Amino acid sequence: MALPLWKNALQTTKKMILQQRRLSLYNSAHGYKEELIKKKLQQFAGGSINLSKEDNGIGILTLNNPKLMNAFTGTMMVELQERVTELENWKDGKGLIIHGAGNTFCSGSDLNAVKEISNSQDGMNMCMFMQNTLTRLMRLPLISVALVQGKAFGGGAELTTACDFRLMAPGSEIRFVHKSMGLVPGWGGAARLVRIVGSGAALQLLGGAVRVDPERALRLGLSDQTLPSSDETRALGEARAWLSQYTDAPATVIRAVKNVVTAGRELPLEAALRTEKDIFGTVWGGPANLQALVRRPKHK
Ligand SMILES: CCC(=O)SCCNC(=O)CCNC(=O)[C@H](O)C(C)(C)COP(=O)(O)OP(=O)(O)OC[C@H]1O[C@@H](n2cnc3c(N)ncnc32)[C@H](O)[C@@H]1OP(=O)(O)O
Repeated sequence: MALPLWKNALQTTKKMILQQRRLSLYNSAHGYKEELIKKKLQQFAGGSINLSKEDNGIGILTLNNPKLMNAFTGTMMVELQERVTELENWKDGKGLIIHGAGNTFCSGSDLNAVKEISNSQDGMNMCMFMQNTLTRLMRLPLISVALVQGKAFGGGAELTTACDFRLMAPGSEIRFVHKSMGLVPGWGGAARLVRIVGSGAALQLLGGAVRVDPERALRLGLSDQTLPSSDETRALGEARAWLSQYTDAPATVIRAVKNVVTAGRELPLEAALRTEKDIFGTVWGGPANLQALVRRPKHK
């Protein structure tokens, strides 16, 4: 017998909450009180996080607070979480480009808000909130790119490390300025940076609050390509073209590719192998696989 509509909706909501918990790092067992920190963050308003989902399966996420070089206000942190939830529920998505409005990426957390929540409890809660969101962002079944134009500083630099790839426009820079602020990264940026560039280079970048230009970033493996254009619109077009080489297949296949890589990166070998087997089962004999068997392409 079919379930009444309200029961269906309740089950879907329950499933979503459970999925979010699974993909998040912190919950009440860690002393994390999400509703409390959200209420606090809502007090620091300004800017927005905009998402446009295109028919070709590419999402464009825009950090929009150009007056403050796209610094993250409290409401932007909450909106980022909402947009990530939206992306988790977007079943046709294949790729994501994150960029900043006004031809610059992001100057980190809004220092006006930071001043107001400088006690350690608020700081820890904000840190857990952002780690949860960025971990869910990193685990999206979408191939993600941070398009760095202008400056990616502090939390902005950390956000770039939650993406699969970083593309840099000429003249742009990534800089972990935390040391100069008497801080270390807290949004997961250090842990992810070590995995991207290795511990020696990460120590240099964090310990020296080093200015990383596109050339150095490319050398370190922090950036995947320097784009030809520094113009905002043209660079976005170039980032789309770059990403399309990895998203040129049905969504089920691209999402499976991302998921096997996430499992390989995050799980112990045996668990990763079992997960890979399960994901393989979702594409084996699927429409893309059957069509390829009919076409019998030669991979020259
Ligand atoms: C997670 C922990 C963290 O994120 S800690 C790191 C926090 N971020 C920072 O310390 C960056 C501070 N900002 C800067 O160093 C400079 O503003 C940078 C980004 C280099 C830009 O310089 P410049 O191109 O000369 O522009 P500007 O300084 O005139 O800035 C324009 C207006 O934006 C503001 N702004 C910038 N960043 C922030 C920020 N993070 N929080 C709050 N406001 C910020 C500037 O104050 C300036 O505002 P105004 O025009 O003076 O009113």
